[in-house]
Amino acid sequence: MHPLQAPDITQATAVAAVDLVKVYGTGDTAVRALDGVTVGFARAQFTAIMGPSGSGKSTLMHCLAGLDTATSGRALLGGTDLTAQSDRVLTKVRRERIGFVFQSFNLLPQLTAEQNILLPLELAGRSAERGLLQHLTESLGLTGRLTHRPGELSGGQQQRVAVARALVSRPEVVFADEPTGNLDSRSGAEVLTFLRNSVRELGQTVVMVTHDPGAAAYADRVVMLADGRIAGELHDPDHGSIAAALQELGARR
Ligand SMILES: Nc1ncnc2c1ncn2[C@@H]1O[C@H](COP(=O)(O)OP(=O)(O)OP(=O)(O)O)[C@@H](O)[C@H]1O
Repeated sequence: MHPLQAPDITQATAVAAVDLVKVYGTGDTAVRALDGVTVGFARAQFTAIMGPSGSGKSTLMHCLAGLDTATSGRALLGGTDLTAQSDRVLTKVRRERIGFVFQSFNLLPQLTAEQNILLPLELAGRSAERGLLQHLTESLGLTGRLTHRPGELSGGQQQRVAVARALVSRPEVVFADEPTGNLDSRSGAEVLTFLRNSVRELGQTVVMVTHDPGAAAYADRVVMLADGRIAGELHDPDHGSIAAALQELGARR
């Protein structure tokens, strides 16, 4: 595992944390979930964030996505420091500049697949880029499913709808939180392959939190967290190098 280089924050950086600290609670019960994290995520790259349970993966993602506020430091999305924004601005940033894929799909049950996919764009008062909705639905194998409601779809299909929803607005970054956690291995592989292709073919930036070395092996880079700090990174990882790095982290603790 390589030590992480301090990031040069340039035009090529989609999102970055700079000396990010997050403390939950106060006094004796305070938990330092992030303890000075500095890391950059390059545009058009697929990065996985890994680390032991409680190492701060979700907290980092939530701070970078404007879902949680940091205690100190900066969370930068493009040129915007999210830590300096009001709730109203953060809501707009999440809606217009970020795509989300959650473990539990988070589709609205009363809307069809197509309505779910287009909802964030509608809320932002925008329409889909020409041809993109068709490209996404075709490549995700959803063409015959667009009029179905989530209850009429399998878990894999629901997650593919969620992926289309995250990508259709061409966000600056897609954050995926354990996107394959509720899927069988075949459906999980389909979702991961598609995310990887979206990076290669559409230039999408994807940051994914996962516990699964097999899922992380689809990424271009793996960033390891331990005890709220960056513990190292891997480039062009495979299952074996990721498993070895996790084992090394476990042995260090
Ligand atoms: N809302 C909260 N209130 C208090 N403590 C919290 C809160 N959220 C997270 N924590 C604590 O912060 C630390 C980091 O949690 P976080 O969920 O970011 O870790 P994680 O690496 O995503 O864990 P897991 O892999 O188990 O999901 C943990 O000690 C956790 O208990």
